[in-house]
Amino acid sequence: MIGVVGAGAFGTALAIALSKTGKDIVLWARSDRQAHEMAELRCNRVYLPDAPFPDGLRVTSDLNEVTAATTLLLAVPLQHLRGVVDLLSPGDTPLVACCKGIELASGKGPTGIIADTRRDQTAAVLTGPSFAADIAIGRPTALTLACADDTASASLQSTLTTPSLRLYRTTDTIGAELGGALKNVMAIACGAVMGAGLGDSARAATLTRGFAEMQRIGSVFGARPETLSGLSGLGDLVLTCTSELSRNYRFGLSLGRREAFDPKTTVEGAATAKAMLQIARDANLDVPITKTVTALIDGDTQIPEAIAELMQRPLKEE
Ligand SMILES: NC(=O)C1=CN([C@@H]2O[C@H](COP(=O)(O)OP(=O)(O)OC[C@H]3O[C@@H](n4cnc5c(N)ncnc54)[C@H](O)[C@@H]3O)[C@@H](O)[C@H]2O)C=CC1
Ligand SMILES: O=C(CO)COP(=O)(O)O
Repeated sequence: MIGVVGAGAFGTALAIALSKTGKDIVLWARSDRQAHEMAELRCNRVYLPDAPFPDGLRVTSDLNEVTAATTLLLAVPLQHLRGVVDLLSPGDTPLVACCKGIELASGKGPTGIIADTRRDQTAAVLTGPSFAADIAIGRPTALTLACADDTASASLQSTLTTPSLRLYRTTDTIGAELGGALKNVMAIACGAVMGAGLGDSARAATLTRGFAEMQRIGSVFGARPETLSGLSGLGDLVLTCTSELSRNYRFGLSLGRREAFDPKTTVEGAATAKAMLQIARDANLDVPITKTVTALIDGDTQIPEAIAELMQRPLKEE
């Protein structure tokens, strides 16, 4: 049995995709009301109303029901991952974090957060270019499964691959996590550029220099270049910086247009930009786009000043 902890868009989509293969899947929602509603309607009305649940997909709000799982997917926003891990009884079930970001309080990514309290438990991360809505209706999608232990990784890869969800594996958890976290920051930047009406050329420049910033950060923290140029890095960067289906991109659009944005929407890049800026300061790293995104979110700058500052930086080699 596979347990999916978190019945938001991503957890629900993964539960549906895996359940379609006939596997025994239990989806855990933290509220009784949501679990009951999903069980009754056989869909997640709030997050994925157009994706009916396969008959075999079970729904619960009782964490005990997922304790027998042989694999646990943790699909909650990154800033809540630590709290969710703490709710689970310790054991030897592999924990697969399905979230993207850097924790503000610790500067850690998903596997680092899990290792803080579950050092002996296998920790992996599932990341890459995929909108929940696409996965839920069975559109073809390719993702990265990162786990330091290659034997566990190969087993998880085969367990979680479906005819429409193709997983590539890597032992480079740092690269996969950094790619997934930082692409959201760059998506906010690209959204802001488009929202301010600066045009497609400016967005392409932001995306490309954003990727250069990701590579600079990655090289300092030991990420492999091929991971950053793979699905979890460049792949997800391209998707998120160019599609209005992305919440990070839409948040950026609202910043660029100076419009309000629903604070209840999950926007992982906002906290991650702050966390990354702190890490970069400590490591004496130059991260101009991350710094600009943080300043825009905090209201410390506006687009015209931010662009002028970026354009007037000292000239250098590419
Ligand atoms: N939505 C998407 O298309 C994709 C999302 N992701 C990642 O998946 C992660 C989760 O995002 P979504 O499912 O999209 O978010 P969401 O906003 O759709 O749902 C978040 C879920 O987490 C639950 N949650 C929030 N705080 C919690 C807490 N303290 N304890 C337990 N549960 C809590 C909420 O009840 C909700 O069910 C994020 O890191 C996101 O980057 C990754 C790929 C695609
Ligand atoms: O991570 C995603 C696509 O791979 C989803 O992006 P958003 O969180 O910006 O919606």
